[in-house]
Amino acid sequence: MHTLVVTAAVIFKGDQVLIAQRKKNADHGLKWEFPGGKLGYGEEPREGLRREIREELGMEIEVGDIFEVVSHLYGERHILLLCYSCRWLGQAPETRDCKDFRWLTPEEMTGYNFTEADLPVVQKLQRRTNWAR
Ligand SMILES: Nc1nc2c([nH]c(=O)n2[C@H]2C[C@H](O)[C@@H](COP(=O)(O)OP(=O)(O)OP(=O)(O)O)O2)c(=O)[nH]1
Repeated sequence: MHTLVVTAAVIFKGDQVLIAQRKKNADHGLKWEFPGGKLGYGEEPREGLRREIREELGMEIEVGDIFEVVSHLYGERHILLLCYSCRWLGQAPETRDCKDFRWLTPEEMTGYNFTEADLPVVQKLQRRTNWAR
């Protein structure tokens, strides 16, 4: 038994955030997520996240502070999801290692089928939007 550490990017562009759809044959195929991936052994988390975003979407981002940390069990598989607030640097994403992507407001995320571990992150984004009104 061990814990898998996964980094994910909450990339803000105005009032929208980027979400990505997992490939059909991946774990949790076709679900939506915050783009990112598994942290390599000994890897610095922000550097790992920049690497994953390059691999998955072919773009550079600036990784800021932690937005949320989620501990989730998928059956016996434990993941620790480190979600960072990230700055979009103006490059268009490409579907390099994902099926699709969308820029959505937090409210629009309600209609998307996210991986379970991401639900607290979506809820936090939605609460934040409500406070801003
Ligand atoms: N990237 C990412 N993975 C997530 C999120 N939520 C969530 O449960 N996961 C899970 C799905 C996967 O089981 C695991 C991350 O694996 P991955 O397949 O994205 O990572 P990777 O690109 O390094 O994978 P690999 O194909 O190189 O093995 O964490 C999320 O918001 N983003």
